[in-house]
Amino acid sequence: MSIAATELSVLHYRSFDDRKIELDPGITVLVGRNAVGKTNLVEALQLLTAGASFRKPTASELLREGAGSGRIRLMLEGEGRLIEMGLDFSEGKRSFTRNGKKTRAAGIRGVLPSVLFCPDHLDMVKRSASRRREALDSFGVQLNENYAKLLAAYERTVEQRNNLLRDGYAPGLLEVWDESLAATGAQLLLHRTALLERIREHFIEVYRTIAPHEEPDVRYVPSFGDLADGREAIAAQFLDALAQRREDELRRGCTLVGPHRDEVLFTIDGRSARDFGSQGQQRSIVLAWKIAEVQVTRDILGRYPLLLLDDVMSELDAARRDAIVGFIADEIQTVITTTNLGYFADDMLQRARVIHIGDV
Ligand SMILES: Nc1ncnc2c1ncn2[C@@H]1O[C@H](COP(=O)(O)OP(=O)(O)OP(=O)(O)O)[C@@H](O)[C@H]1O
Repeated sequence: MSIAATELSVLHYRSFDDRKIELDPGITVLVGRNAVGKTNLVEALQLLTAGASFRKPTASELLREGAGSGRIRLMLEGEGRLIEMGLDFSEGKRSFTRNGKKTRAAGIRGVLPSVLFCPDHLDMVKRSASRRREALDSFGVQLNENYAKLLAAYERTVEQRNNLLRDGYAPGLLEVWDESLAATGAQLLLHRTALLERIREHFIEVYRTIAPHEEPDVRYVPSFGDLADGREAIAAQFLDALAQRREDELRRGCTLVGPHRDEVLFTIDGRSARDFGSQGQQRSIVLAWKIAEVQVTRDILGRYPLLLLDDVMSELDAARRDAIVGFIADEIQTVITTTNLGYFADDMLQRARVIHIGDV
């Protein structure tokens, strides 16, 4: 069983007036020189599958300069269903649609999830921990609506608690927020660690196919020590940690422990890949992570996601390019952007649909 994206159309969207592209059920290659709008099209695909984009655009950014309103539409087909996902936008306003009816991002997510791999992800290992938490969370929210709700609730609670810490100590009130932070935080932690465990299995296996003599690993490192067993025990642990940091938190006006401070730690041969990994090893980690996301989607939802590879071929060496191409089996619908078809083997180009964007 599978669902595939068949047609993307955009109107007054970013660099485009009016454009329609038909997507191959296997591989579609979007080729064109720099700045012709290839990433814009990938972003449209991500918005209408993940319900969010890596650029986190405002409505006005999506709207073609000078236009009054615009829209993007994506047709999905499969499992006996035909679904039209959409996003309408005008100056300062945007709304998702599903089969012509208004919906929230939650109405878009989960039907055909997507995994995006773009150059910006390549330094995920060496950047701050927030980038690695975001990689885990943005994947988790696509697979599980409960994950999305918990994450949103947790982030809201941290923000409100921070306001309270900044405004000064309000005896009694802070304790109420502590309880709620610990309860949502414990649930979020359970979701995160369970998801990471599933990714880990595939991640290790894929990494070893790229670098057979290295021992990769990834683990979740909570900001308040090793996790106890079970939701209530974790919430109690979290409360304890908050009590210990109370004075510090009041002085600094923000919440200093919890899932928003945790780390996703990659290691190779037992040493931190962030501190000791070469650039090549760090790139292999990201590549293995992305492929693991594709496999976990299949494990959980029973179908592959849409794989979006935006301009990564030029950033990877031949061995890592081969690893990706070797992995893209026919059942994984893939959209790849490039400025240069020379990165692809002839047999791959023969089975792909190649679409020229701009005046190539
Ligand atoms: N709202 C908008 N209105 C008009 N043009 C826009 C808007 N948003 C983005 N653009 C234009 O889109 C172009 C960038 O498109 P995009 O990033 O998709 O290029 P690309 O083909 O992926 O290029 P590269 O190969 O360099 O990554 C820029 O010229 C930018 O000015």
